[in-house]
Amino acid sequence: MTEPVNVTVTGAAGQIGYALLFRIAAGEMLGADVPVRLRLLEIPQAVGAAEGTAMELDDCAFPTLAGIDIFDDPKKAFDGANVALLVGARPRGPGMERADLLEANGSIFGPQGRAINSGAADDVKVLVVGNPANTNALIATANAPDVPPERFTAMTRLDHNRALSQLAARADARVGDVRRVTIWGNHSASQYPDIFHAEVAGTPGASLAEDRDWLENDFIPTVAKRGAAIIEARGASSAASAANAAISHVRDWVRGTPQGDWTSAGVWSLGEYGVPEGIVSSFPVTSSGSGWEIVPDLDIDDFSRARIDASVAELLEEREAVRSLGLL
Ligand SMILES: NC(=O)C1=CN([C@@H]2O[C@H](COP(=O)(O)OP(=O)(O)OC[C@H]3O[C@@H](n4cnc5c(N)ncnc54)[C@H](O)[C@@H]3O)[C@@H](O)[C@H]2O)C=CC1
Ligand SMILES: O=C([O-])CC(=O)C(=O)O
Repeated sequence: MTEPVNVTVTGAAGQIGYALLFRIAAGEMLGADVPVRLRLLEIPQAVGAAEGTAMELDDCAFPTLAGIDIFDDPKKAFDGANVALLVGARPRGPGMERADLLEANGSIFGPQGRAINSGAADDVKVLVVGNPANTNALIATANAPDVPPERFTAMTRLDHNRALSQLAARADARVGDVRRVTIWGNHSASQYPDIFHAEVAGTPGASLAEDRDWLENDFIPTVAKRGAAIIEARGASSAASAANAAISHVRDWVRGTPQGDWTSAGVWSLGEYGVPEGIVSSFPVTSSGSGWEIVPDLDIDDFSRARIDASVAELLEEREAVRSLGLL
């Protein structure tokens, strides 16, 4: 029998955790033929709630679920982890920007990075969901010197999916007809959803982008500020759509992206597209199943360049801020 894959999920008792765990256990992330062992991490006060979720997971009798363990100690939770989903962190409330969470949440990711460094499996793949996701991923990476930095990623797949959906609606097409959209930069209001290389049911994104008023005053802000709009409408931040994006990110990472398309992920920069080395920034990426590769050689015009640079500048500011807090 195939050895189960160890999947560590932090913040297991939170709202994203509740939307995520059942789908992982059902085989939607790693495949219907791949058994998973869940390792749930929570703070001590929320371990009881995580135990309740584990009872419900048992009650689903998923054939792919090989076991569930619950921890309040990161060292134990990440021991042997093949996939680690770092969700546990405070969400923002109305009127807050994600960067307002830097101090509250940044301190979570140093100890978790160290625990991954000392105990995770050699092939560990990490997705940071907790906000501010890019900079939390940077903190975790910096605390795991023995793990290759490209194994730490931050989630911009939800932004990517939001862009697909908005673009499909604009072109009166189906989401499945939209390809090659890119989210650049930070998972924040400064992100740049780029449609210049996209294609919607055969129509080049560049021709849709000719309507600059729609692009600048509708499409870009709608995608970039969607998280705040959800908080305003729901009274709580996105949960099911975030869980869905996390599953798609890991699935594409380990099973590969579709031919002729790409997705977006926050990955370690080596200086591609003029993004400085040593930050986790969103790029267009593909995977053949063994790791993310940044899509090379896209033409970046002045309009896109200015927006990418602005979001990257914010990432550099966040890096300075966590340095001055002693988190890097
Ligand atoms: N990257 C993205 O696209 C998105 C990111 N998020 C972020 O995901 C995070 C989680 O959101 P929700 O599930 O809605 O929040 P939530 O408040 O419902 O759940 C968070 C859970 O994390 C736990 N937790 C806190 N500190 C922890 C630690 N040190 N170790 C383990 N668990 C810990 C809490 O006890 C709680 O159960 C937030 O930071 C939110 O802003 C949310 C949506 C999209
Ligand atoms: O906006 C938030 O705080 C939650 C989030 O990251 C999103 O929905 O994209």
